[in-house]
Amino acid sequence: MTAQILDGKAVSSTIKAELKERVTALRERGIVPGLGTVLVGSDPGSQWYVAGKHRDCAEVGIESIRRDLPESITQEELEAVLDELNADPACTGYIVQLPLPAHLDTDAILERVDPEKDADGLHPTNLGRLVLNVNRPISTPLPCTPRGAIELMQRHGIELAGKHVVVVGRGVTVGRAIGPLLTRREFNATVTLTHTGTVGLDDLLRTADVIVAAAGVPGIVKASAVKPGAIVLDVGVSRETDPETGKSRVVGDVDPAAADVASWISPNPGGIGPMTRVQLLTNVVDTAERLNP
Ligand SMILES: Nc1nc(=O)c2c([nH]1)NC[C@@H]1CN(c3ccc(C(=O)N[C@@H](CCC(=O)O)C(=O)O)cc3)C=[N+]21
Repeated sequence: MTAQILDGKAVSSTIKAELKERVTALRERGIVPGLGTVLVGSDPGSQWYVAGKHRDCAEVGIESIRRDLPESITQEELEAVLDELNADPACTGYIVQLPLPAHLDTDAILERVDPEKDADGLHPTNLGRLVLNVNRPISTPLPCTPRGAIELMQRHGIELAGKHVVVVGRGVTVGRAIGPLLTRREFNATVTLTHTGTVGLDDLLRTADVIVAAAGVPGIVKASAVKPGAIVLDVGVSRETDPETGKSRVVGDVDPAAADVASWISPNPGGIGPMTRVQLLTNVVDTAERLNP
């Protein structure tokens, strides 16, 4: 079997076109969504991601606000920047690019974000609401990678109800947040959360209808642990140097040979990354619409 491709690039283009229409409609009513980014330090990877977010905004008509700050910034100075964005009506949502330098308290920073402006969906209040609201529609920003990953499957006609999803990885941005989403009645999946400390990981993976590989460990999902016909989402983002070209490249968590066993697989790059980015825009537009019914 050769798996069909869950094409995140193509789906994200479609969604961007939909968002552009929604933004146009908002602008016609005098409402201008604006996404802020807060970047601390000069990590080339982070700079690249942030630049991508601003390109995405331009594409759909969202204004962008950029705060690039020195590595040496103090907790108090950074909190003051967040307070400014919280108060700025032109900024309808923003993100603090992670990871932050070690001398800063990431949890305290994420809590400082106005939950209404939390475009990443990572504020404790919004993560808490996600856990609490099982039956009511969610009216808060959702964590971008989990929501984007689900959208990628839905847009390919994949039905999640009744499926057993095995998640690999317990990070806040993906592993811990995707379970509460997938187990909502609207998706009705069953979720097992595993991580690098799980004993018997391969046996658990073989029971999965859907594998969400988000441990950040290259190759943690082996082809031999994928049930024939399973759906495989490769969420891992690790970097390695290509021995031939000497260039840095992204490697995922899934053994490439899994494509011979799975029914659907998300390429990496070109799968979850673009879906994460477009979900950020979706959160901004959703919030703008919700606050201006
Ligand atoms: N506050 C915050 N929010 C985030 O959402 C966040 C973050 N911090 N810190 C870092 C991670 C990583 N992340 C990615 C987003 C898009 C791609 C992406 O679009 N990648 C492309 C290209 C990859 C490449 O070639 O380098 C792809 O998968 O096709 C990747 C990774 C968001 N993150």
